[in-house]
Amino acid sequence: MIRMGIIKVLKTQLLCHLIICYVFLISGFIVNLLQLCTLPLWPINKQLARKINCRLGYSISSQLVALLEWWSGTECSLYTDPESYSLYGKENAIVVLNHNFEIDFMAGWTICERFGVLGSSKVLAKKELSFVPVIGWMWYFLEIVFCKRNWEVDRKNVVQSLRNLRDYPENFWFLLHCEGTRFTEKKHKISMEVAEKKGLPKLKYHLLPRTKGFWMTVQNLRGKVTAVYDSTLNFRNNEMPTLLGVLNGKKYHADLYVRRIPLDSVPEEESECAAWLHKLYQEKDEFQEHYTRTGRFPGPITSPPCRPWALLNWLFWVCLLVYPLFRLLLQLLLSGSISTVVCTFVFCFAVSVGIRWMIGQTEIEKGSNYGNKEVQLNNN
Ligand SMILES: CCCCC/C=C\C/C=C\CCCCCCCC(=O)SCCNC(=O)CCNC(=O)[C@H](O)C(C)(C)COP(=O)(O)OP(=O)(O)OC[C@H]1O[C@@H](n2cnc3c(N)ncnc32)[C@H](O)[C@@H]1OP(=O)(O)O
Ligand SMILES: CCCCCCCCCCCCCCCCCC(=O)OC[C@@H](O)COP(=O)(O)O
Repeated sequence: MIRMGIIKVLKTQLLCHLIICYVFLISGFIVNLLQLCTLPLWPINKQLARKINCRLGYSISSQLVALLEWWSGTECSLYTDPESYSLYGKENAIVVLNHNFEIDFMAGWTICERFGVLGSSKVLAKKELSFVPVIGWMWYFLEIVFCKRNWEVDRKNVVQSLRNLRDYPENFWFLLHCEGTRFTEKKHKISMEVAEKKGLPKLKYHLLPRTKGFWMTVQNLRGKVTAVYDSTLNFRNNEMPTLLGVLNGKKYHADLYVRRIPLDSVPEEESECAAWLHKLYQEKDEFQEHYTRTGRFPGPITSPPCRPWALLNWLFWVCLLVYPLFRLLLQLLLSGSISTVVCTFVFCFAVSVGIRWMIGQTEIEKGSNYGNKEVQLNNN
């Protein structure tokens, strides 16, 4: 009991956070560098280069999974039917997920890890994320599809990036947050005004989905991808988890509801496909309503087994990097030179600010204005 208390307090200590962040950053830069080294391989053996990059990418993203699973002890329950369960990880799929939480990407990655598709998982992500050190740079080599959330610009680039995935050598899940931005009350209100104008039923728990990205993805990955995984994520007890909470060792419980829908049943024609997606979001809204009322999703519940690889990868980097860090810091601080000591402190401070900025990328209150003004634009 006392030991548990000490561990809990330890997890809230700034020094622990600095060490975790330091390991993440340095290992991330090393992996980014190794990814850069694979560039000459691409024209010679593209498939091999892709496979190597999947494993290198895994080494970065699995650290955040390890943080969630092992450091914070967060649990993930999956509501799905057993028939579909047996196909997860064995086919390519488009994942349609609600976008309400700051750590929904970590919960998504955790499920990917449990089904063995973490290294190869893909997403249609906003362009701004490609500039985030370590993760954004890693994504460039993993052929993540970036969009500017401006259809005129995106229609060409996104189609090309999607087509590139048609001969991808590993099974992948392609994540789409069709709402295009994270849920806020203001964005919800505006998007429901758009829904009203378009004569669409109102949604209570979701923003009105943007349909073009979904249509483009379905159109270009048809034949490569066999199913849409309609996924709805919630955290128990109305928690709104944060990355800082996870870093502080706070335990959450994620509930994920996944429905497997064969891709053949998604219409090909654009307006029919858009109508299909709007209907899907109305159903997703009903599942959320069910969850709010009963505290669970419909169907059987499972906990896909947690694998040790994310933790082992993390421990590997900790063992490799922590000792040299302490030695270097000690050497610098004991150098006897005031300017060296000052520079060391300034450098550490700058790195901490950088890390805080990266964490800020996950925070809803620092989110974009996308979805806040469309109605005014349409009215002009
Ligand atoms: C099973 C477990 C999970 C597994 C996880 C798997 C993989 C994990 C992998 C990685 C994890 C990392 C996660 C990182 C997450 C990062 C996610 C993001 O960055 S989300 C943001 C980027 N993505 C998207 O935006 C996708 C959805 N968007 C679209 O599809 C858009 O259509 C677009 C292609 C981006 C184009 O954008 P644009 O703004 O130009 O949109 P539209 O043309 O659609 O907009 C005009 C259209 O919309 C109507 N409108 C106006 N205002 C609104 C409003 N507020 N809400 C809704 N609609 C609005 C407007 O009237 C126009 O209508 P119409 O089309 O009829 O003319
Ligand atoms: C072991 C790990 C140590 C942790 C150290 C800190 C690392 C910080 C990691 C930062 C990771 C950044 C990845 C960002 C993924 C965030 C995805 C996201 O949710 O983006 C928001 C967009 O979808 C929509 O944007 P908005 O329009 O809502 O704005």
